[in-house]
Amino acid sequence: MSKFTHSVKVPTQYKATAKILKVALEKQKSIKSLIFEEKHARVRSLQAVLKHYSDNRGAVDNAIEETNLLKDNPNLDSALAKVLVTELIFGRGQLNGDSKPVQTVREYKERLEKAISGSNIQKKEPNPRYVRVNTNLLSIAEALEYLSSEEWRRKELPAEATYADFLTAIRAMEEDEFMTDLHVEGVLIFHPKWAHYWAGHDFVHSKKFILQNKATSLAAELLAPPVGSTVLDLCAAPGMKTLHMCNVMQNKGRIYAVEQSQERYRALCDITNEAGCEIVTPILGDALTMDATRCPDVEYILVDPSCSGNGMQSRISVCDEQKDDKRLYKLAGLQIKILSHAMSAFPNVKRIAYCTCSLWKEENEQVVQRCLQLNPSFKMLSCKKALRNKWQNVGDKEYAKIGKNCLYCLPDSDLTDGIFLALFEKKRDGEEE
Ligand SMILES: C[S@@+](CC[C@H](N)C(=O)[O-])C[C@H]1O[C@@H](n2cnc3c(N)ncnc32)[C@H](O)[C@@H]1O
Repeated sequence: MSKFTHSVKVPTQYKATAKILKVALEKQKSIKSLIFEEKHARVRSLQAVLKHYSDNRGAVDNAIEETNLLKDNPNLDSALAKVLVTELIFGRGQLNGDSKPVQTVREYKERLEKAISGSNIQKKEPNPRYVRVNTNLLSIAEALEYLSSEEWRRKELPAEATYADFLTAIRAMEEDEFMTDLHVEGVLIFHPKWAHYWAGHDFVHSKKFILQNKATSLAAELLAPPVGSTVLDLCAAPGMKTLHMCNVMQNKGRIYAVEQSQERYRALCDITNEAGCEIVTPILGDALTMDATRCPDVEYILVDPSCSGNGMQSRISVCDEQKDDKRLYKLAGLQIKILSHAMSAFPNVKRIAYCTCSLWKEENEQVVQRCLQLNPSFKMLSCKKALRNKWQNVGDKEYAKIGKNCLYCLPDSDLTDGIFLALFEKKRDGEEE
């Protein structure tokens, strides 16, 4: 009998994840597109490890360096080490199998933990899981009743609670508790631990519950189209905000939902249909070609155009994002065109909401400034006031008369995705400011 023993193989899951991480780090490629190309069946867990790494990159790299893990084990692949350390410390807390790399990293567990707790690089705490009730299919009372029957405990705040009290309460939420949002009706807040639980829940599959971040729910909340009104959503797919506006309008009135990408238009039709929207007219076309003949009697408009998206917390990034001035200039040009079109092509319009999931001023305050110059018949409304002053982050005050009226959601302070919002109202005849 041969004395040669085959070494235990590294689980394909870890190998596939390390392969993606290696290419992303070496070629500075987007993890999302690399995952998309990956044939491996367990994409979700692969994504989870990469997201943990992206959130805790500094701490993982520092711990590997400080414990000499790679120096003492020169055969250990660097990307695989990052994946295994991430999974062991920030992910499931354990590793599968007994391959040599797994055994090695396991042996370093205590030293890695010590290095991480001793360093001043903070572990990034994930934001809560937001779940919005789709009132087309389920009332808020029914949703609360369901949660209580499943033994979720509702954490309530006194009516006089401030926004700071509210954020403190979210941070201190127990795992079996949930809260209702301070600003947006129907938004439920759960401990981040339950992110995957809700992603796989029946109510989410049947569209009774919608996985929508609180930040993006503020657009429909602030535009506040009344029941029975006529609304135009100029950049609509996949339709999260279209659906939310439909809920705000109690499924009464009309929403023209415009999308120019064929594939995304199909998603918009499917989602609004499955979610029970009876008032949505999806339109495949370019926002810039829409007018009052195609979409008559429009009173409220949402402009949520393509943007750099650097506020989205679901993004997985393993390199520091560089500001790409050329790309921002191009995006801002299109954003100005669409917002300005909304302001000029619909004679009955009363109010417009503009939002991006970008934190760059080029796509935000500067777009607003240019559109107000081009369309002096509009004035801004204060988003903070619309939220009963229970808000902190507004725009840059350097933009006189603009910054203070805009709203930012910032991931670290508002515990949401990063977004920007501005609200406009058509001035009455002869009105100055
Ligand atoms: C940020 S996404 C909108 C997200 C959507 N409002 C939601 O909440 O689900 C921007 C969308 O605008 C579409 N878009 C970009 N330019 C457009 C144009 N000129 N006309 C119509 N749709 C456009 C993009 O294809 C993309 O689907």
